[in-house]
Amino acid sequence: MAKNVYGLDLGSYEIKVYDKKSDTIWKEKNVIAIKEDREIFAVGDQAYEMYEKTPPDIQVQFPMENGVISRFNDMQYLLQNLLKKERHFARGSAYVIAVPTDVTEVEKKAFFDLVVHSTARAREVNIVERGIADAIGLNLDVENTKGLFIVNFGGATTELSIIAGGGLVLNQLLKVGGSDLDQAVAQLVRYNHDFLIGHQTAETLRRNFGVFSDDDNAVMTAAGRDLITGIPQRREISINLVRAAVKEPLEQCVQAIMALMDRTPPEIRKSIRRNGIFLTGGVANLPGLELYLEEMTGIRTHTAIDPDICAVTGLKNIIGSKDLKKLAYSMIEDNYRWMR
Ligand SMILES: Nc1ncnc2c1ncn2[C@@H]1O[C@H](COP(=O)(O)OP(=O)(O)OP(=O)(O)O)[C@@H](O)[C@H]1O
Repeated sequence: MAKNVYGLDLGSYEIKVYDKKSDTIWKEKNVIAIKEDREIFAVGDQAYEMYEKTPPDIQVQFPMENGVISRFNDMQYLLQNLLKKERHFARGSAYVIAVPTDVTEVEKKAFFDLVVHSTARAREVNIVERGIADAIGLNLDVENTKGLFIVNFGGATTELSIIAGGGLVLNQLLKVGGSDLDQAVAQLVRYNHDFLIGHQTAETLRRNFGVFSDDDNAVMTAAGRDLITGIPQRREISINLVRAAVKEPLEQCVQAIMALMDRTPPEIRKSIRRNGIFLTGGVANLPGLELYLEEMTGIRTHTAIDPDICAVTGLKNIIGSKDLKKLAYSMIEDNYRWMR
């Protein structure tokens, strides 16, 4: 089978893949289910369906933690399995991978090794900083910009990137993402109602309530377990409780945005104020987040059209353009930045 080119954006919550041959982007949950510590039971969306619902001999695990690969073998197996599910998968293909910047070189190299040292026998592997991939996905002029601020609100992390003159000027990876919002919701429901809800139920509440837009009387019914009687039941949860829970993690992100702006050189800061902040990542789908950030930071804010696939769309554009290809680099070339 002829060789293919893949763009990979490996997130802690979801893997996004661009397949050049079919010119498609697809995504699957970054989850693996393992039986009795050795047998792979399910991968991707199928494994996520089983999350918090499995018997004790099946463990459902996320191979990435806080934006980096924490279980290398599981991650490698999961990725190969998902790619093989696609009809176009061919050994010896080329890969362009989006990686976080504010991590150690060893953590960054793990993304590279994932496909280099695998049965996929990659022909060529290049990496791109995720902030740059996001900017390209937003159709922004990375090469000539005097100042861009990209905020990628992901499942486990929020990555802040400041770009000017064709490269990253400042970058910060916050360990706050959608799952922290969900955890805060589950904790507050437990504390206020003695009611235990799962991670997925908390995520559904956070996604389905208009946290920034619904009125104060809005309520939703959630399934859980009464902690006093131990009986499973459904209870009404008010929007105010969800609002109170997500307030602190969101404020943490705002503070980090403002702190990074303070560290930015004045000329670049001026351009950012003119161009605004660009929101990407799955949590950016939350209606009203854009306005909330605008009010909190005093900087105009824009959300990408499909924020969760913005970085992988950038990879697609990089793969398809001779001009943009130079933004990707190999980690084994002599001129790889950290070796110089
Ligand atoms: N419509 C939506 N409304 C609110 N939140 C959403 C929506 N769609 C996705 N999300 C949230 O987005 C998060 C996943 O975003 P994304 O796919 O960008 O993360 P990731 O890249 O896997 O993680 P990370 O970048 O932290 O490694 C999840 O927390 C999910 O609940």
